[in-house]
Formats: sequence, C-alpha cells, structure tokens
Amino acid sequence: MTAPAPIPAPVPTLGGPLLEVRDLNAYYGQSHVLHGINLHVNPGEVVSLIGRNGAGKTTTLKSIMGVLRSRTGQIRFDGQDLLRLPSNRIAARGLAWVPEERAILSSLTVRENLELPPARPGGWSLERAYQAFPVLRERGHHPGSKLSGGEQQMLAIVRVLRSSPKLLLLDEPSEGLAPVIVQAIGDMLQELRRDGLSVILVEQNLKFATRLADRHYVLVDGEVVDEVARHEVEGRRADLLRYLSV
Ligand SMILES: Nc1ncnc2c1ncn2[C@@H]1O[C@H](COP(=O)(O)OP(=O)(O)OP(=O)(O)O)[C@@H](O)[C@H]1O
Repeated sequence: MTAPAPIPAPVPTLGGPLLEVRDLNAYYGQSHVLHGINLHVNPGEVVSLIGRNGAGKTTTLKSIMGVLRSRTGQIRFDGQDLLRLPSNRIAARGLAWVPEERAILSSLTVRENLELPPARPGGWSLERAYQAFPVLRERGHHPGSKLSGGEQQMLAIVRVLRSSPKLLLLDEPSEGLAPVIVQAIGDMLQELRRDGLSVILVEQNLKFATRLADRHYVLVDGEVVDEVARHEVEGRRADLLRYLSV
C-alpha cells in the first residue's frame, strides 16, 4: 500500500487573506450573540471553528453569508466588504454554505438536485461528483428525502461545489454520521484541500477537524478565545478537548 501524498501547506500570498472578519457582533433580536469575532482565512487554507453547543459557530457562518443580517463589524472577502450585500450576492461572489441541516431539495431526485442550478465554469461536473461519491450515481433517481444522513451530506456538499466556490463554509459535516461515511467525506475534503479550495469548517469532532484544518479558532460565548495552528495541535490536544467538553 502506498502512503497518501503529503498535503502541501497553503501558499502564503502577498495579496492578504481571502476572508477577513473584524470585530463581528451579531444579534438575534435583542440577544447579542457574537462579541467582536476576529478571524481570517488565507487562500487555500482550511480553518476550523470549534467550541461547545451555543458558542456561536453557526451564527458566525450565517453572519458571513448574510443570512443573519443583524450584525456589525467588517467582513471582507477578496478585497470587498460583504456586510451590506444580500445573501444571494454574497453567494455570487464565490462563498458557498452547507448548513447543518443539509439544504437539499427533498422532493427532487439526487440527479435533479445536482443539476439545479447548472454547473458554473470550473465547478464540479456530474461525473466528478459521482466519482467522489459513487453512491450518488446509484441513488440518482431516488428523492432526496429517501437518502440516509450520510448520502444527504455528500449530496449537499457536491451540490455547492458545482458552483465553483472560492470559499466553502461547512457546518458540522460529520455530525451524526457513521465512521465510514465520516472517513469518505474527510477524504473528499482532503482532495479539495489539495486542489487549493479555502474552507471554514465548523466542527465538534476534534479528530475530524484536526485531520483537515490548518488552523483552529476556539469560540466560547460568542468570542474567539484561542487559536491553534496545525503544528501546535499535538502539544495542545488537552486544551482543545477541554474547550469542547461539557
Ligand atoms: N434563531 C435564534 N434566535 C435566538 N437565539 C439563537 C438563534 N439561533 C441561535 N441562537 C443562540 O445564539 C447562540 C449561538 O448559537 P449558535 O447556533 O451560533 O451556536 P453553535 O456554536 O453553532 O452551536 P450549535 O452546535 O449548538 O449550533 C446560542 O446561545 C443560541 O441559543
């Protein structure tokens, strides 16, 4: 058996980060949930947001995507401020979000889900999607509602890759899935990483997150309280586990 190819480190660019979030505050009505989040994602980097339930990970993704509009601060992507753009224009700039609830169209078949909307230039072809997850070809005529949780997650991810995003936002892709499916999704994300796609990965599964991410931001009560780089993970594993334990 040959050893897997080493994953190249992301190439630092002179152009600065792809995404830069500064002093992000977010609100649900009167409830102030994010308290000055600062984070960035460099081109080709996989960054994780980790933290307990309710720490603000999903709210950070929703704020970046403009799905939650009640927010202040700065969100710069590819040099442009996203704060005032509606979510469809944010998506059109190359950000793709796969929410925790795996937004697929449950009444449409797998194939219809993949074909709607049509692939953009540089996006994944149907063939590439089927090569990554052959089960999607086998289930091509099944409605989304009849898929297992793992199949839904695979479909949700490859569906957004059809639009050729520059930054992929994944919310707990491993949650509730069997180890073999988590492994398959992790392998596919490694492939995307090798291709240079930038990713923000929200995770509570530390093993999954540390396998993939170059850096980890730890969120507690709507604030980033720590940042751990890949090379620091081994020495700081106890801290990371403590941040996640209830
Ligand atoms: N729609 C909402 N209305 C009001 N408060 C909300 C809403 N969604 C989330 N919250 C609150 O905002 C805070 C942050 O929640 P968020 O979902 O971002 O956390 P999380 O870190 O993603 O955790 P989880 O894994 O549980 O989703 C929590 O206190 C949560 O109760």
